Amino acid sequence: MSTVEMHPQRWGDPAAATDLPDSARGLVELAFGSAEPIPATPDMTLPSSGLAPDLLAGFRAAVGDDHVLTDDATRRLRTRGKSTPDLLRARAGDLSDAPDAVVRPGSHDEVVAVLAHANAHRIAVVPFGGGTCVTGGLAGPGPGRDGFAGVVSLDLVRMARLLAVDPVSMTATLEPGLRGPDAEALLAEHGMTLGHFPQSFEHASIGGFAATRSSGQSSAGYGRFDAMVVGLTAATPTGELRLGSSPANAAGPDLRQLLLGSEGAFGVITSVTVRVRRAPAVTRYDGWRWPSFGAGREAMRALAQSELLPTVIRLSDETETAINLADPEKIGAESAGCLMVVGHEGTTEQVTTRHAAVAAVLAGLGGEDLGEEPGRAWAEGRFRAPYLRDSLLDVGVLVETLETATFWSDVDHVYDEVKQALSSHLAGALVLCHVSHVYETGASLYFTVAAPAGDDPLARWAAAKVAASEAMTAAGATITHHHAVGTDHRPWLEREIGSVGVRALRAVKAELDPVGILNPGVLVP
Ligand SMILES: Cc1cc2nc3c(=O)[nH]c(=O)nc-3n(C[C@H](O)[C@H](O)[C@H](O)COP(=O)(O)OP(=O)(O)OC[C@H]3O[C@@H](n4cnc5c(N)ncnc54)[C@H](O)[C@@H]3O)c2cc1C
Repeated sequence: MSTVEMHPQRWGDPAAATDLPDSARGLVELAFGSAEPIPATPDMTLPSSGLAPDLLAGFRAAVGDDHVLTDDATRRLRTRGKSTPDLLRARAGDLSDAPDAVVRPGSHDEVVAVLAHANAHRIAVVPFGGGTCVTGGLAGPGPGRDGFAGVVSLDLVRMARLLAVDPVSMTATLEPGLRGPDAEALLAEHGMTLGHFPQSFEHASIGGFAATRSSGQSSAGYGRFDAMVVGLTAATPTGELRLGSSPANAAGPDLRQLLLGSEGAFGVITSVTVRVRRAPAVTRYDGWRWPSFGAGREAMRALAQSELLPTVIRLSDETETAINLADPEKIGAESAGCLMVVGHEGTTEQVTTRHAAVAAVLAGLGGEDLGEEPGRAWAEGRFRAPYLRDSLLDVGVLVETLETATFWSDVDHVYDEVKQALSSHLAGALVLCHVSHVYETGASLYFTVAAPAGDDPLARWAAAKVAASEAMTAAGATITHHHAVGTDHRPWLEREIGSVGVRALRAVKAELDPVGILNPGVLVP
């Protein structure tokens, strides 16, 4: 498989890192004046690996000598994820919570053996898929190690096989370490697709998708990742779970849901069986312009509630539309309204029929058909945006994203409250938003914030994040629609699921992981 290691201080493939394009530099100066660049130190000072030799030997016995790594370069690449605070710490050379070792099992049985050894010696285990987490879910116990004998990053990179394909039932069983593109390539050999394309697709893994209940850009057509999972296996310190023996059942509560979204805190997902679809013969993405964000949202609701959702549907608010289309000379010109991208995938006949039906509804509601060019531009550039975040950090602009979801009747209110919270806690910020995922009953709002980084960007962002999280939960919206809980959202989880919900999570954790070695500090309040 073609796994490219990400840059330790930036998003993505190191070869694809770029300087800020000149056109964007002009925009930045107009919006924020001249900011102080945020340097990235080339120094790499990691605490030395603190695991005693006999403890390392136990892991070597489980997975083989070659797959227990303690060198600084490997441990650095398994330190935290890719949120903006993670990137700021990495730029500052803060690697204080690097794991003591990176352990790479090659099979379910090796994961079982690793967990048995870690459990016996109270060594914390942080499952690591693609490392694209943005909620502090890979943080691990810090420098004091909180009473653990050490911390290992359980890197699932070697478990990257397509284990089985059932073309009759249209399911496939995949190992957790497969990255998005590799999973799609293996399925393509069978004429199949998963249809899961989050913006982190190029680096995120199958196990990570399951462990965080990820949602991709084609969720309207293919569904969220958790909705695709028909079965899974997981290893826990107290035994294994093998779930999903039928397409549907009434055999009590659905225990798959205990592992989906469990973020490594209840067990290690060692395979998932997913529902797959036939690879589309045709894809078509169009742009539509709406006079306002509200008008576009009403159109989305109309489609969702008449079972006419396309494969992809997303809508940028006025600010995001203006920034995306902006060229500095046109700033202040007539409003571009709000851009919606509408995509259809399937056979020629399916795409033709659905395109016509959806276009008729959108035109009838006052949308302006912009043709395929904006849709094509979105499809071509959709995995490039995260690289721009690093280029903006380079020139002193803090950029971060957050997301939520709510019912249609509350979308307006949640949008206003979160936008207001971000603007008032981050002086000089530009707040952009788009509707990223749509359901019959509601939608997800995805905010992007850009602001001058100032002297202490970590503190500036922390204050804004608290304000936005308070605003979301006070308005009754979820703390996260698809980024998961990690450590960052944990303080707000009880507000969402209540104290009984928290006690239930703690009881599950106590049963599956009584010593508490699995991803301590993540998910469970
Ligand atoms: C630029 C960018 C864009 C993003 N876009 C999206 C998006 O469009 N949609 C979306 O849903 N998310 C998005 N994310 C968030 C992130 O990519 C997802 O949460 C993704 O599912 C994480 O997958 P991963 O393989 O990188 O997991 P990791 O980051 O490695 O791990 C995530 C969590 O799951 C645990 N974990 C990983 N593998 C396993 C396993 N096999 N068993 C048990 N626990 C495990 C980890 O311990 C950690 O707590 C984005 C992130 C970035 C940086």
